[in-house]
Amino acid sequence: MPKVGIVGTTTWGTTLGVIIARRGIDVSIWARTEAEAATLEAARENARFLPGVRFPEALSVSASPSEAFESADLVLIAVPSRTFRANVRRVRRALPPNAIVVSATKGIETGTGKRMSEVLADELPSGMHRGICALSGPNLSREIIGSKPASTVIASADVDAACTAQRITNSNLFRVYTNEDIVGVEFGGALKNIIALAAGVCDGLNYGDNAKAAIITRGLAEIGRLAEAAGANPLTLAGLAGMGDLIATCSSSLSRNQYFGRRLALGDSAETIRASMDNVAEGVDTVAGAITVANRLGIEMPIAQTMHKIIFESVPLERAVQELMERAPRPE
Ligand SMILES: NC(=O)c1ccc[n+]([C@@H]2O[C@H](COP(=O)([O-])OP(=O)(O)OC[C@H]3O[C@@H](n4cnc5c(N)ncnc54)[C@H](O)[C@@H]3O)[C@@H](O)[C@H]2O)c1
Ligand SMILES: O=P(O)(O)OC[C@H](O)CO
Repeated sequence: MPKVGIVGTTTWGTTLGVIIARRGIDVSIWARTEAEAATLEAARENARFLPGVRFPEALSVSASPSEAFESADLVLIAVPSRTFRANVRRVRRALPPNAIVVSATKGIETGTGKRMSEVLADELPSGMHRGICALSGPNLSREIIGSKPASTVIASADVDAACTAQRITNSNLFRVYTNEDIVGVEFGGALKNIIALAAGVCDGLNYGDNAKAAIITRGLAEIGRLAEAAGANPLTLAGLAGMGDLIATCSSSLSRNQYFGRRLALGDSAETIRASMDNVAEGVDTVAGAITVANRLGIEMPIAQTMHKIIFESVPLERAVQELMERAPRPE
């Protein structure tokens, strides 16, 4: 039987841990403090993020990285992108050298513009793991933890690592596909969050379904443009980690990114919304990194640039939308 370690007592980290442990596979989640590990173990649930969801017997929580990752075959990292690198640094010495390390985080690092697998490659030299993968797809955790069927993608240039990770995580409720195009899969998952912010703004302003469809479709165009320029296969963006996740996130009321966008449209400032949310809205942290990459590659990302103006440049929302619509007409 394989053993799985998880970094992140987050909604997604806990969800992945619970669904894998429900199949009788040993899962150990690493918590950042002894107090948190003790609380989670005593309650046998993550009352902060998934109240009422009982931990299966095969799931344990430990604040000791060496205990949590001892003999792990697979380590899933599901933390906000802004703390991804710091988390890897805290646990890396405890990772078994034959473990496959999978980023389940969707984001681009601010400052460097790096995808999470690039951060992993920076922090984990090749002798420290058996392969690096990324997991991404239309995966709203509330549905998955409620045993509703879902699909995802595990991507890696290392096909053997992706197939092993697929075998461990796949089930009749969580169908896992593999893909060799980790660049496309990671950009799809990270950039859709920015488009979901814009979809939320669109809903909050009551712009209607035509505008929303335009946001999703032109959003996919700019995601594809950037990903392709960075070396992705454009077909990846038509798959689960591209179009699939874009549809789920832009249309579901469960999406935190879309919620953040709706609040912006209602007049709340980004700081106020962030302070009021216990959950992460990754699009907010990803927009600067996306623009860094877009500038480096000479790619236009009008929707991402509009969201950057609204969130970070204090441009009034209506003016930013107006500027988006008044750009020079062009062929599709
Ligand atoms: N929640 C989902 O439905 C879902 C689905 C797929 C992917 N993701 C991705 O997973 C990543 C994490 O999102 P989430 O929704 O699980 O987070 P979340 O909103 O549930 O939790 C974020 C909070 O978790 C806490 N936390 C616990 N352990 C942590 C650790 N080791 N490092 C840092 N913070 C820790 C922090 O307080 C942090 O603010 C994001 O990149 C997100 O895009 C989430
Ligand atoms: O709630 P969101 O907006 O972070 O989206 C969650 C998942 O990424 C959807 O696939």
